[in-house]
Amino acid sequence: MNSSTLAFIGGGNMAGALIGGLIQAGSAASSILVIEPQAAQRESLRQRFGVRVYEGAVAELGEAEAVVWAVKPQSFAEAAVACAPHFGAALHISVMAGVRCAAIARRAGARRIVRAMPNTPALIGQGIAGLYASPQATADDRARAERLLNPTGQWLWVEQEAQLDAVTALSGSGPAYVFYLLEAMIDAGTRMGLPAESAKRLALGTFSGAAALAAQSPLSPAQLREQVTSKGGTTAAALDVLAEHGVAQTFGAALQAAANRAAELGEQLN
Ligand SMILES: NC(=O)C1=CN([C@@H]2O[C@H](COP(=O)(O)OP(=O)(O)OC[C@H]3O[C@@H](n4cnc5c(N)ncnc54)[C@H](O)[C@@H]3O)[C@@H](O)[C@H]2O)C=CC1
Ligand SMILES: O=C(O)[C@@H]1CCC=N1
Repeated sequence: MNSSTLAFIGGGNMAGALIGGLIQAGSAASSILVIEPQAAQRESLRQRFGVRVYEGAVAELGEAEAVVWAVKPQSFAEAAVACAPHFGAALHISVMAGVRCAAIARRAGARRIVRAMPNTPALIGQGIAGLYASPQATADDRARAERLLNPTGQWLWVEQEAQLDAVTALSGSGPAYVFYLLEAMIDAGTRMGLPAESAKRLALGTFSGAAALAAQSPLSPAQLREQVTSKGGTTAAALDVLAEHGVAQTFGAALQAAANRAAELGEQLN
């Protein structure tokens, strides 16, 4: 038995990002196995990383020292029924939105559980993830989860499981809000007469530059915004329109809707 085997249940986007990171960081492809029903996904993982791929639950799952749940929350119940009989005393790490430790314990027979909420910049090693450990998880389990997430970017721990719903709403879904704003700014720039490629470069450069400035500056985002905003100038004209339309409140409501949905997904599976 290979005691360091890592088993992924689900071999989609998130699993691909995590596996790619592990391989780059020096994990042996032969120590990683993936259960993935879609043939094209299996073939892609096998070709890209050389990992062991299986269409459905197999006895080899019993080798796994850690199991990573990377199916959609809606597929978890079915996958757990198939895989649970094969698991040994593994650490279970889940990236599924909403699915609670209690449900993972009950349906997968897991005891030591770490939940992680990554985001898609993990695909290029620039993600940020929130992590939560169940009380039964050991310091070694936490370290193992950190090693899994390390190659995908940054991570931080939260103390309460419910806080993961806020992490999901903020940074898990967050890249979609950034892309939404990028789309809107590129469209507006193009409509005002810029070539689409130039509008895209300007918008992307603005996002990455502003994010880097906010990360490095001792000033708060509000102070940095004020630095851009000359009295009676162009920025003030734009921010007035955003305030008039309640954009900050709309963002608040949008994130709350995402957190509510995470809670709902969790309740459906308890
Ligand atoms: N996409 C994102 O931005 C993020 C996703 N997540 C979470 O990660 C999880 C996976 O998301 P993605 O990778 O984006 O989805 P995905 O759809 O790319 O991957 C899920 C994979 O699970 C496979 N699958 C379905 N039923 C299965 C079963 N019974 N056994 C084994 N595999 C099965 C599917 O064929 C698919 O390849 C979700 O629970 C999601 O909440 C977390 C953070 C960010
Ligand atoms: O939209 C979703 O449900 C997943 C979780 C966070 C990002 N994507």
